[in-house]
Amino acid sequence: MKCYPVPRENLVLSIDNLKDDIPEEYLSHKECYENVIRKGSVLYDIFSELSKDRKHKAHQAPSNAYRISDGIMQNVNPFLLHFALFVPAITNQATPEQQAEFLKHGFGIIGTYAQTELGHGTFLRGLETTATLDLETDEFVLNSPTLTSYKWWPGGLGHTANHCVVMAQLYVKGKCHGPHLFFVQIRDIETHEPLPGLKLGEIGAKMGFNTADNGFLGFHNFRIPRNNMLMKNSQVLKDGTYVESKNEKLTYGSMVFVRVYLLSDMAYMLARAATISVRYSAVRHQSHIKPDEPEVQILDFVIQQHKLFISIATSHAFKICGLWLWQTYSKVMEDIGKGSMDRLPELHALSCCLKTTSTRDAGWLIEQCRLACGGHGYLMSSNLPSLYTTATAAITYEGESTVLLLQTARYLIKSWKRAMEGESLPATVSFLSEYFNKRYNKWENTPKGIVDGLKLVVAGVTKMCAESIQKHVSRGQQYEEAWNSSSVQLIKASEAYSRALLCEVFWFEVDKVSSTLSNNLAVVLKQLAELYITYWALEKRGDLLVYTTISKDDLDKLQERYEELLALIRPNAVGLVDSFDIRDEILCSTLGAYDGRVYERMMEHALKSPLNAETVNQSFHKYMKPVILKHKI
Ligand SMILES: CC/C=C\C/C=C\C/C=C\CCCC(=O)SCCNC(=O)CCNC(=O)[C@H](O)C(C)(C)COP(=O)(O)OP(=O)(O)OC[C@H]1O[C@@H](n2cnc3c(N)ncnc32)[C@H](O)[C@@H]1OP(=O)(O)O
Ligand SMILES: Cc1cc2nc3c(=O)[nH]c(=O)nc-3n(C[C@H](O)[C@H](O)[C@H](O)COP(=O)(O)OP(=O)(O)OC[C@H]3O[C@@H](n4cnc5c(N)ncnc54)[C@H](O)[C@@H]3O)c2cc1C
Repeated sequence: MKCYPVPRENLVLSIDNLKDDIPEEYLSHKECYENVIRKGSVLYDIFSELSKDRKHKAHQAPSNAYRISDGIMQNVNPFLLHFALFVPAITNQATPEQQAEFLKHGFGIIGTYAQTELGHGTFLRGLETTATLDLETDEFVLNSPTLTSYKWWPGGLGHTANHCVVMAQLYVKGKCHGPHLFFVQIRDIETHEPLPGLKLGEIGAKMGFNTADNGFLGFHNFRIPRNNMLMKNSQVLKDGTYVESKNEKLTYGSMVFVRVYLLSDMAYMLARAATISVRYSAVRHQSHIKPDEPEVQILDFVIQQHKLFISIATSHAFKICGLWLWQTYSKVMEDIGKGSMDRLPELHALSCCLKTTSTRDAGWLIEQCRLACGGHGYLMSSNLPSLYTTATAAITYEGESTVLLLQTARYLIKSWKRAMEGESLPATVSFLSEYFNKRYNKWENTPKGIVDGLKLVVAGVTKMCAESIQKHVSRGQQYEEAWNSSSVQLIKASEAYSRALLCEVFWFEVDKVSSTLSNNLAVVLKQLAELYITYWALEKRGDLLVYTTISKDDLDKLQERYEELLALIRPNAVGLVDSFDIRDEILCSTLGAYDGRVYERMMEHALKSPLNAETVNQSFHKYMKPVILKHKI
């Protein structure tokens, strides 16, 4: 690990401890955890040393640190939640004085974010953990009154964290003020034993994410100082006075932060998968295209290009939209700092649908990359199975996908009503007013024309949803019931909206920067953006036929252009994935390494299987041999 400039003498643990003698996939659940703690502790130490030079961002991992971690742990880093949610929750939700107090030990404490319970994850107002103010002692008393109120899922909670930020219902003088966040120590710093009054453990093996050490936590009359409530937005004073937040949804700010981040994270996950499968497809030769010519690289099959180039393009789309969303997030946070909450609903709507679409797309595209590697993609050593289970976890965590799409749909319906009332709308939904006022163009077979068409689809489906809700209300349903009745269409509106956003931002941002790039680079980037937009126009051809003036002839031309784009991208495909610049140590794949030694690496890795340590396994003598001998004639 020579590339990380931390002097060896500054580290408590040896950098040599980052190596694995046995590949992770051969370890038991317990061994796997112990192994990632061995490596994670070295990394934690390195991050801590690196953070010393970044005074303004002390306690946070350097931004590229997650990437280093990706290479060292094929699975998930159990310290991830410390950086991803614990520290951000404190910096976003605590007063400056509290931040100084809670984070004074820097990397000396390890935290997690404990919100979800056995009984409730989505519906936060339904959480059952209570934090009741004891006026006499100036403390909060935390309790888990039921089995379903046990915290369940937080990463790192099982065995790693010694602190957490806990979401609990705040009770003051007998009144419930809803979910609030609290800073809680859960383990002794020296012995690491759970503190008295707590029941702590790990929730067991999962589909993936197995080293994330997800845990459970129950409270029994567990006391914390009153000042441990995170009080940046709402406060409880010593006399029990409750000071309301300017907007109660600010308590959910840490989730918005991670949802925004995930778009860029998915860009990276997809870049890794695309790198593996495109490089492999350039090495792998199988079958002929012309019968009298040699076997071809499988990347020369147009259908293989169709499977893979969309992943390269999507990774760029997420990266570029991720930057755009970060800028929006930063601006809205700045406004909130100045007291204006005006753009919070818009940010919430954007982050919900883009988080959902990016995690879902990353999931199925990584799976497509795996399938495109044939049988070898099924090997753990390809790293595609791990990438898949890690990416798909994100479809559920940080807000379940359907639930988040319905949040965006709420915003679309509200915006549609405002459009009907002639109110002006933010730029991200102003196309609804244009649609309502019938200010839209005829179909145009260009990337811009497709983006406009996709926006017409959103507007058309949103209008249909509003009418459906109205129809159910007029038949006697309450508004929320009518909402439920219309939810299939509402999801469609939200999905269409995120696709239109991704296409629009990708195309216009590439267009904007292309004059600053070399001509060759600009051409290739534009090809990728056009491929992305054309792919989705063809996927959504049914909607376009319903809501725009596109014709069959237009669709035929788009299909032709799409195939042209595949051919144009083909010569640059390997160069494009090389330009993601992902080191072999981070890619962790026998199929995708830069040198293309696929078969040699596969054999080297197979020989590391513990089953290959001996030519005859002892189970033969114990179990098989007696049966075979019994039946031998
Ligand atoms: C740096 C990062 C690095 C790496 C990250 C990678 C990996 C980390 C690994 C794992 C982390 C996993 C962590 C977790 O999973 S933590 C738990 C996450 N849990 C959730 O996300 C819960 C989802 N549920 C909710 O967010 C909400 O409860 C809700 C579904 C959105 C509904 O809320 P509710 O209180 O019931 O509100 P409503 O009555 O439905 O709505 C009222 C009103 O408020 C609006 N609203 C809701 N949330 C927000 C928000 N966050 N910001 C702004 N506005 C919000 C809502 O839309 C509605 O508005 P109306 O105008 O329509 O009334
Ligand atoms: C790998 C992983 C890591 C996690 N890490 C953490 C963590 O660190 N900290 C933490 O606090 N939590 C964590 N979680 C929990 C996670 O945030 C929740 O699981 C997630 O928010 C979904 O909530 P749920 O499990 O209650 O699903 P549910 O809401 O019970 O969803 C079940 C089904 O009901 C549907 N549904 C629910 N409500 C509605 C509705 N209003 N309308 C329509 N359909 C609905 C959903 O669409 C879904 O199909 C993690 C989860 C996973 C899988």
